[in-house]
Amino acid sequence: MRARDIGVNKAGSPLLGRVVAAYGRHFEVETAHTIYSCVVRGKKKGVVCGDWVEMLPTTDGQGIIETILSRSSLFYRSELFREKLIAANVTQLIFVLAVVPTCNFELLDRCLIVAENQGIKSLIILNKIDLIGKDVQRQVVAQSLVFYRELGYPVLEISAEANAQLLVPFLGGQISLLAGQSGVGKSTLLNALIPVAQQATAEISDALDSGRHTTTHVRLFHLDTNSSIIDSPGFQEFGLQQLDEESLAWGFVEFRPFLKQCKFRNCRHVSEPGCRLLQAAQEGILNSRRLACYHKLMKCIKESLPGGR
Ligand SMILES: Nc1nc2c(ncn2[C@@H]2O[C@H](COP(=O)(O)OP(=O)(O)OP(=O)(O)O)[C@@H](O)[C@H]2O)c(=O)[nH]1
Ligand SMILES: [Zn+2]
Repeated sequence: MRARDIGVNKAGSPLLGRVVAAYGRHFEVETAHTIYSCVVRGKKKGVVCGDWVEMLPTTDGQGIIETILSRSSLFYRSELFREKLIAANVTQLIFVLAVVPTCNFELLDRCLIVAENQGIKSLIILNKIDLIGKDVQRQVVAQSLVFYRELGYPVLEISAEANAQLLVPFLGGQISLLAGQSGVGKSTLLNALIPVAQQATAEISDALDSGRHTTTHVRLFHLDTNSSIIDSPGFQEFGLQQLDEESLAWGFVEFRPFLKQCKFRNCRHVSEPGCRLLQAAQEGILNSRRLACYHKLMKCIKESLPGGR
């Protein structure tokens, strides 16, 4: 859906809009002409930034979300007793890693798995490249990322403070979700690309009196009429309770050629005889860290263990 299609203006009929910010039970919904501050009708749950909705205006600038339209994707995490919806209708995950804090590759893997299962393409960014001093450190970080490049994920090395514009060619026509650990520079990147974002973040922090200009809510910003970026708070934990074992294995792109070749159709790729995946790992065709990650995540899902890191 494009921006110019937003809005149905018959008197009394609901307006079509997009949720551009989610603050707990309050949402900002953007229609063709204005932004409404909305709540959700009744006890309906699950409205999320990026959703297309039908809303009824009430008093000045306020409204009620009546219906959530069907989504092309839903990016969310799920721990044992808690489901955290992050963004809807995203077409591209931009996972941001940085030279500091230390890269959390398992968090990256978890997000890639969810993206793969939602049909969302992924781009990996290594930020703060300006902090890499000598060749040794650069090589260590770069080597870790070679692996993801070989899997087919684009990897971009940037400095959000110096050359954020390198990201622009990847953004056209996309609804991109910025995700990653706290402090990797997601907001710095967003502010460099969309300067009005900075003001919005500062205003929210002031309104909440949080004193820190760190992202606390999910919010969508327009880059142009066809492209937007959604900023989300950094997370340490990212549970995958929403996935079954098959979807989990599917999320590891390099496993796919082997998945149907195991001796047993219901192979879980742990210790079964004739498991093609285990064999491929022994032969060095599959990366053992990723296989170990798969086993760990499978255990978490099966035993309903907390999200982990
Ligand atoms: N040297 C350097 N520092 C950077 C760069 N990008 C961001 N930083 C710094 O890293 C710190 C964290 O940046 P943020 O943009 O707030 O990080 P974030 O990922 O949005 O963090 P949360 O809002 O907590 O999720 C800030 O002090 C930035 O100035 C960069 O390219 N180079
Ligand atoms: Zn197997």
